[in-house]
Amino acid sequence: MTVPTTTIGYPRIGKSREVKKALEAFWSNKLDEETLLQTVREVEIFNWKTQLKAGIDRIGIGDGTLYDSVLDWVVRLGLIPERFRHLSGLDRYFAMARGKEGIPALEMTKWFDTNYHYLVPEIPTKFEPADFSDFLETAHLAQEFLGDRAIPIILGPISLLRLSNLEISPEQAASYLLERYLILLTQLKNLGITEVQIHEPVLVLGDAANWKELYQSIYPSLAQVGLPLHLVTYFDDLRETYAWVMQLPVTSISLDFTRGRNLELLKQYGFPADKRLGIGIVDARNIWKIRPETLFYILDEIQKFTSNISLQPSASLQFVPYDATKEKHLPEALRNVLSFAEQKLAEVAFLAKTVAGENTKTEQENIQKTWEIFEQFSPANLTVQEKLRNLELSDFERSLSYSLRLSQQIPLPPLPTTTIGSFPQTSEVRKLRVKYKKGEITLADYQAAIDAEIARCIQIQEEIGLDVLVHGEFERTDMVEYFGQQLSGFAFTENGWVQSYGSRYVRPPIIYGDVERTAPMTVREFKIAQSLTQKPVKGMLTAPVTIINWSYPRTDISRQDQAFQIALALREEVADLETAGAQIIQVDEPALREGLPLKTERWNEYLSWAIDSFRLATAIAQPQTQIHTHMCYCEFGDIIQEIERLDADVISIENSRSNNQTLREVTEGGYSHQIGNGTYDVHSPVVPTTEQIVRQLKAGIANLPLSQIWVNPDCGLKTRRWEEVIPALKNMVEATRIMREEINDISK
Ligand SMILES: Nc1nc2c(c(=O)[nH]1)N[C@@H](CNc1ccc(C(=O)N[C@@H](CCC(=O)N[C@@H](CCC(=O)N[C@@H](CCC(=O)O)C(=O)O)C(=O)O)C(=O)O)cc1)CN2
Ligand code: MET
Ligand SMILES: [Zn+2]
Repeated sequence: MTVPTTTIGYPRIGKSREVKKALEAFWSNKLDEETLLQTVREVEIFNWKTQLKAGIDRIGIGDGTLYDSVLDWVVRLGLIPERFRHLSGLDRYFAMARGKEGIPALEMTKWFDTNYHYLVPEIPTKFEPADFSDFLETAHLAQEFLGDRAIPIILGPISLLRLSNLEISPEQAASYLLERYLILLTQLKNLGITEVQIHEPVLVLGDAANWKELYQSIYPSLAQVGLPLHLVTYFDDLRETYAWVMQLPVTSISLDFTRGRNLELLKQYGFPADKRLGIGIVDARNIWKIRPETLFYILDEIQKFTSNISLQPSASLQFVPYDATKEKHLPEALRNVLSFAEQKLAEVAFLAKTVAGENTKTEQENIQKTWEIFEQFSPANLTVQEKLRNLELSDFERSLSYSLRLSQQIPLPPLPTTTIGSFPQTSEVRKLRVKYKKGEITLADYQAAIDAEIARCIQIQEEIGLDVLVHGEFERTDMVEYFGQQLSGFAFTENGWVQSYGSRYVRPPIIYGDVERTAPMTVREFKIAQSLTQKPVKGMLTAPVTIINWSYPRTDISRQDQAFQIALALREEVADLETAGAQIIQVDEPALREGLPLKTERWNEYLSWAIDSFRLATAIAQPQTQIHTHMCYCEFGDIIQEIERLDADVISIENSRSNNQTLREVTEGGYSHQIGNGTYDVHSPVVPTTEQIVRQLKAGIANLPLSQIWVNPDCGLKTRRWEEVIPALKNMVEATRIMREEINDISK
């Protein structure tokens, strides 16, 4: 007996970030289009070879991308919104991704509960002709390298619809789409492709049952092409939809057995005899080596219901970096229990061999041994655990309620202006860090250079006329990695890059032990900045849930415990910042919304500890200290009460891309604290005009009492260039001046 193996997506950024480098060079006119496309192709071929070498039988292909694979499907399917119609080729592609003078980009939002962002399709009333030629070319090439192992990955029609903003009815859109998917499947079949993966992750969402009829009408039509369809789901279980999804006319169905309760559903409803079950068994969302005993138990249970199986990662491996063995500076005991994409391929192959009855005893013992060595390397921190046990309710409660502490906080003009924290991370700053890491400059040299950046940043903000200043975050590689680097219990990689959006990547730190603050983390830079200005400078921290969501967490203790440990560390930092003179401290929690479970029934449990962890981190602040928080990409109409329970004095939010949707939700939810709804989109290189910002401010003033409104961009400015930032902020301050005058005139 043999057990086949499958992959359902692979990292597409290149082992040495080739795609990012090529993209950035292309955007700054240092690379031509042909070389850019060639780079993406080379990365893709390299990935195929790696998977082939690892012995994967059905290799998912076609998920390589220049920017985002959802955008790729939008373009292939001809779903081009009116405002991009006059453009073509890459010019149009990148305009849709990043905007262009006068033409806003597609909205960008989180891909399910991950830190990956996709571009939200807008289904227009008029479609352009579909063009699958790039995809077919890729599939054809993949056949050359992989033969029948090449399995094209297609974003399913209903997932595409469910994740879109629609100008027409879903039914009408579905019938247009169906026509196009039929063409695609026929063309693939004509190429000699033997099977396709259709990814339908929306089947795990709480509202998936609403789409039942559409699935039941579309899939029989797709099946008629006669190309075997492999329906792929991930990130959670099928719950309400399990029974009817099993009846869809597909030849294979993949389920995630690392999250949710698919095993229980399988036991309850069984598995159809005419289909293959793709078992998502190796966790594609975390970086820990497998624990074979627990997985063999699950695999044994599953095999009681079907023997027609394939083993695979639980989702695309795009959520983990390429290769853990490259991380030479990590302690060996830790490195040996890490598993990135390449290691996960080997794990899938190992599990398949074992299930097929081959003797893998030695391999199993070796894995066991690496875990035992790791456990000795990272013993529990009893002091931290003791502190967690002794928490009291009052630790979560500020000493005065919002309405009572308000008057004690720093007085500011109406519509106070500020930024979200980071200022441009220029290549000079990054090069400086490389030099320091290589030992070419001393710590003192490095800090002096950072301080010079802070000084320049303070001066620029004063010249622009902002009310509340920031130090600029130049010392931080990333808002999560930076804290990881300073807390015990965290490890960080040198080359563990994962795509966050487009050309922007992150190196999520690894939480491997109990977390403790060993020294102040941000006080030095705060003090430098505040010493240079009479205006208030915000202390700037990252909150617990965001640190956890943008790291690879432990799996041996709960996320709540990890969040509380981080909260305790931040709490000490808040106290130290206050002592150092901070009157305003911002504790960013941008990932709170993203971490919300995909099933609504688990929201309360999550929100309860998530919000408590923020309170634990911040409640130590004196009443006169103004606590800010920031969230980006938040559709939080449905959790506005919980946002209020954070008890932050001021929150800044993303707003500009979602058409004031968030603002409406906040207003309708009766939010009573202060709020800065982003006045412009920082993810686009386009500089907003004063008029545009005035319009945005008017929308705010129409919806909320003046005393509640702050003025700020919708996120940090680190990805922008100074040439973009300075005029944009000048326009923002000018727009505020205009509004203040108008308000003055009215009140006279
Ligand atoms: N973790 C995280 N998730 C997030 C966000 C975030 O800020 N952090 N923001 C939202 C949007 N996502 C984002 C994700 C990444 C970046 C981003 O700017 N990433 C940088 C990398 C930041 C970094 O780690 N920089 C390092 C390493 C930089 C580097 O590439 N150095 C060069 C050498 C220096 C040079 O010559 O330029 C090299 O190693 O080759 C540093 O500053 O030290 C990038 O892709 O360019 C922005 C937003 C949501 N999710
Ligand atoms: C992704 S949220 C970013 C918040 C952070 N303070 C910054 O300005 O970059
Ligand atoms: Zn943000």
